[in-house]
Amino acid sequence: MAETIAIASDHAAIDLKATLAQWLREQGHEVIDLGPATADSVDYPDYGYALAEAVAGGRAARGIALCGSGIGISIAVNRNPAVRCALVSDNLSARLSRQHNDANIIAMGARLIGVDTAKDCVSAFLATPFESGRHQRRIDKLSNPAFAKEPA
Ligand SMILES: O=C(CO)[C@H](O)[C@H](O)[C@H](O)COP(=O)(O)O
Repeated sequence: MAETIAIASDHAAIDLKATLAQWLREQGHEVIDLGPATADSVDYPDYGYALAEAVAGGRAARGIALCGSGIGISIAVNRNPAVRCALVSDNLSARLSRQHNDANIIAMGARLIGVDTAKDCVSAFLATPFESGRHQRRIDKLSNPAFAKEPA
C-alpha cells in the first residue's frame, strides 16, 4: 500500500537518504524529504525534530531517520511524545519494532549498515503490522507514564 513517508538525516547520511527516497518513490510512495539538501555539516536534532513533527502532526504516516550511527537522530525524534522510534540494523529488529512497539519511525546508521540492509529494514518496517494485545498495554504506558505500575 502506498503511503506518505517522511525522511530526514544529517550530513552523514545524505547519500543513503537520497537512495532510499528515490527507491521509495519508485514503489509508488509519496516521500517528504525534510533535508538536508547538501552534504554540509549540520546538527541532527534540527532535522530529527522536523521529522518527528511531520509524523506526529499527520503530514506523514511514517518516518525514516538517518544519521551516521542512527543514535543521535533516534534520540532527537523520540523526544516528541507522539513518536515511537526504533533504531534498527537488520530485518528482525525492523520487524519487531512494528510487531511489538508499533514504531512510527525507524532510525538507521548510514556509517554502520549498507544500502541493501537499509532497504531490507525499510521493507520490513512498511510491511509488518502491529500485533496489539499485550503490546498495546505497554505502548499505552509509553504514551502515559501514569499508567505504569511500581515494579514488584
Ligand atoms: O549522532 C551520531 C552519533 O551518535 C551520528 O552518527 C552523527 O551523524 C555524528 O555524530 C556526526 O558526526 P560528524 O563527525 O560531525 O560527522
